[in-house]
Parts: sequence; structure tokens; C-alpha cells
Amino acid sequence: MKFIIAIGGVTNGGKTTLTNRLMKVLSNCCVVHQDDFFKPQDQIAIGADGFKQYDTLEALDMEAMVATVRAWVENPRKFALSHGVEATGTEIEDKDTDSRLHILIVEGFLLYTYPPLMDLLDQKFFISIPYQECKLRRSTRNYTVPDPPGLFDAHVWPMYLKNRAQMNVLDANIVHLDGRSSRESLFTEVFNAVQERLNTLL
Ligand SMILES: Nc1ncnc2c1ncn2[C@@H]1O[C@H](COP(=O)(O)OP(=O)(O)OP(=O)(O)O)[C@@H](O)[C@H]1O
Ligand SMILES: NC(=O)c1ccc[n+]([C@@H]2O[C@H](CO)[C@@H](O)[C@H]2O)c1
Repeated sequence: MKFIIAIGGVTNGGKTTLTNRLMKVLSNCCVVHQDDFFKPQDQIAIGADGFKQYDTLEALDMEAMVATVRAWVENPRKFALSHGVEATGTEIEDKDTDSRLHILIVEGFLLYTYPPLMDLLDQKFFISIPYQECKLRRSTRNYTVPDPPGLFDAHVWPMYLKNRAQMNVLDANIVHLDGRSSRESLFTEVFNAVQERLNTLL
């Protein structure tokens, strides 16, 4: 069986931290990071506010991201091998006879407003933190393209609010997590929820 866990949420909410923690305990598990699908810098539109519009779906190659997730669905074992993930077991089985549980974690800040991707996700989580906490955490980060002064208030946070509102209209079936909780309690909450869901399916 194949199962796709989605870890969405605000920038600096702790998505990558939680994903890495889950990866440690889940066997046969691969990951797809949305940040790997940003378009090249020269293809990012500049808004009326003068800032590069990174926090929009248009800044991402979402077709490529969906194709990557579909490649995993098609053959998780081949995906693991071709993405340098150590596969559990040695032989490559026919995908049709491979009955083990395979898990994919899809992690990113804009997962739930793009229906072709949403349709592939089995269990959706969303991490939120308040404005001040988010601004503080973000100010300590170094992105490949550093944030110009004023970007957070002019672009990042307004886009987050816009996308969150759109997400709430599109799909109510999302488990909300408080990103101010400790790393360990976030992990436990998600791990237990996943186990609970898998128990109903296996
Ligand atoms: N539960 C937590 N409590 C406090 N700080 C946390 C927690 N989880 C992560 N952090 C810290 O918050 C920052 C952002 O974490 P992380 O990189 O996991 O977030 P993210 O959501 O993947 O961010 P982005 O996608 O915007 O890069 C890091 O400095 C990390 O150490
Ligand atoms: N990864 C990148 O290329 C990149 C460049 C500029 C900005 N960002 C920020 O990443 C966050 C999502 O993780 C978004 O808030 C982007 O602003 C990423």
C-alpha cells in the first residue's frame, strides 16, 4: 500500500524539522520538498510592491512537483533508488506485487491551493505560528536568495494569509498543528494521527 503524508504550513513553522523527525522513524519513506521546485530567479515576477513574488504558486514549477509525486506513486521502490534513498530490502519487486507499506512525505508552504497536488495527498497537516513568532524565526534564516528589507510585511505574510484563506475554502479535511508546541510534541501528534489512520486502512 502507498500512503502520502502532507506537511504544509507557514514559512518557518517547523515543517522541515518535523519532516526530518518523521523520516527517522518511518521505514520505506521518501520525501518531496516543495522548495526544490522554485523557478530560477530570472523567472520570478516582480510585483507592484517592487518585490520578487516568491510566495506564490507561479514562482514554483508545480507541474514538475506533481510529476515527481506521481513518479513515486508509480513505483516507490524505483523512486527511492533513483533519489538516493536507501531502500529497505535488497531485491526490486514488481510494483504490482509489492504489498508493503510505502510512505511519501510531501513538505511545503503552498500545498493546499493547487488541486492537482491536493488530489494525491492522503493525510494533510498544516502548521501555523503567529505573526511575531514567524517574523522572528524568519529573520534568523539565510535563504539562497536573502530576504530584502521589508519583504516579510509586504509580501510573505500577506501571501500566507491569502493562501490560508483560499485553502480553508478548498478543503476542510486538514489537521491543524500549533507550531509553538515543542518539536517532540508536534512529532508525537502527527505520528499518532498517521498511525491511527493507517490502522483503519491496513
Ligand atoms: N517546534 C519548534 N519550536 C521552536 N522552534 C522550532 C520548532 N520547529 C522548528 N523550529 C525552528 O524554526 C525555524 C524554522 O524551522 P524549519 O526549517 O523546520 O521550518 P520550515 O517550515 O521548514 O521553514 P521554511 O519552509 O520556511 O524554510 C528553525 O530555526 C527551527 O530550528
Ligand atoms: N528556495 C528558494 O529558492 C527561495 C528563494 C527565495 C525565497 N524563498 C522563500 O522560501 C519560503 C518557503 O520555504 C518562501 O516564503 C519564500 O519566500 C525561497
